[in-house]
Amino acid sequence: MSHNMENMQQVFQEADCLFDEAQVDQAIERLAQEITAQLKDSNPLVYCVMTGGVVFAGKLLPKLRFPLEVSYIHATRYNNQTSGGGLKWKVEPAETLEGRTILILDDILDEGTTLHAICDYCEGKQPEKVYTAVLVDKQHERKVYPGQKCNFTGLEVADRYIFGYGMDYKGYWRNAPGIYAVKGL
Ligand SMILES: O=P(O)(O)OC[C@H]1O[C@H](OP(=O)(O)OP(=O)(O)O)[C@H](O)[C@@H]1O
Ligand code: HPA
Repeated sequence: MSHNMENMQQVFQEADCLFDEAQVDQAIERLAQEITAQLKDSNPLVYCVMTGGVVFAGKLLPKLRFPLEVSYIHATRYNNQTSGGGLKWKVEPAETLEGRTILILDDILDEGTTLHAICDYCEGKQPEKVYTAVLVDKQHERKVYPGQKCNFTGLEVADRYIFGYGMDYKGYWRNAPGIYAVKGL
């Protein structure tokens, strides 16, 4: 096994499990109910923010039992590092947003720059309304603006570097079956 693979095995073994698979799935079930109650008659256009949003979107979408359209956008600011830089668009929305109800799905609201910039972009295209849903909201005082929240939030996590359920540590462990905090971070 390469040194990097051994290191990644060790990261997983030493990590603290903050929420196990059953707890995360229960949070996603609750989110599905909240989103359904709010959006079921709005014909929403649902965007998965790649790459981190992919597991959350994959688990959530089959629980939304009403007509909707799905697409993806790709905006990144961490680039597999543990601290964020400026937001870079890799794939902008391909659809017409005007008059539509938009729901953005992402894995984590951390400093909030990513979702703030995505919402700003969408708002500029005259949608009916833009909603955001995240699996986790990291608790700290460094949000883009005080009190920044998503419309739908699955779980609140401590101010540590986390991975699993789509979130990566240096590009790895998006596949981890729970939400884990890296030892010492
Ligand atoms: O609230 P923020 O501080 O802006 O951080 C949250 C964003 O950071 C991660 O994306 P990243 O840029 O790492 O790309 P990824 O989805 O490919 O991991 C994550 O998926 C969110 O989109
Ligand atoms: O804690 C985090 N983990 C993984 N990806 C992230 N993107 C922003 N914060 C995080």
